[in-house]
Amino acid sequence: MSHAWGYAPCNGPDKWVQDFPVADGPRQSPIDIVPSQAKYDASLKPLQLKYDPATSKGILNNGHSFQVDFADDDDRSTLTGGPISGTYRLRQFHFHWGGGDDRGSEHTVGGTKFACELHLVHWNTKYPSFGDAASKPDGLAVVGVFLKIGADNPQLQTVLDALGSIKSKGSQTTFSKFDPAILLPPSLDYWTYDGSLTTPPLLESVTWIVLKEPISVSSSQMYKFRSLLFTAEGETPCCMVDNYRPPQPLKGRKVRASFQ
Ligand SMILES: OSc1ccc(O)cc1O
Ligand SMILES: [Zn+2]
Repeated sequence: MSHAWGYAPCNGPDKWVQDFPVADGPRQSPIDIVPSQAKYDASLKPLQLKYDPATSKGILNNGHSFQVDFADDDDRSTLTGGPISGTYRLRQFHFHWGGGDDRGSEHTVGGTKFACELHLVHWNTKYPSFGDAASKPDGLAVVGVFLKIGADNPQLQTVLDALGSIKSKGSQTTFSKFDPAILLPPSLDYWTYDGSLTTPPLLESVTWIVLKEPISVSSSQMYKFRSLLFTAEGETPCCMVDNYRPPQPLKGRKVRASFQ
């Protein structure tokens, strides 16, 4: 693939292996989660997500998704408990979504796709930085939350209202005093497995923590996600849709459940 990776037929998930051979590795993400195959593990601890709204910094269209970045120079916003040991700091969150309500999530549950999936990205503070952690097998922990088509979700609105300012690739704006905990469902029951980033460089450094309970999103709210562009100002506009990687082979991995 001579040009940058993306989600089009010419540079999409099936082509990534050309520049990123780990795409065919043993612990790639996402996966299809089959609930009947996920074994309850009583040793799994409850998730502890403690976020300080003062750590939210800005919102950026990176040309593949949009992300909200957080100050991660101290332990004000952290993930502890769950399947991980130690303290992981919140770095950013971003989403993946479809061009229609019938698709868009990266993980699937018994083959079911959701319209959208939120990823809250955390890095292990046993390492000096996010960049260092991202190359270690226990370096990252990503909490995945499904967004299911239904009622309008007011908790999403501040994020969606900011998208008008970051329409094109490379645009960003300040995004302060935001508490990502408002995006979480009431239950923190989860599935967990060892996986990877779902975008290049596809590093196999992620402990995935996928919440069983989705949050809602309305069809009209989904249109706001789809109003973003993959392209920069001055380029032929291309709507940012279908920015999801499909499920990858499990290759013998076990998925554990924190609930019975
Ligand atoms: O999509 S999963 C994911 C996780 C961490 C990251 O830095 C980027 C990612 O795309
Ligand atoms: Zn993601």
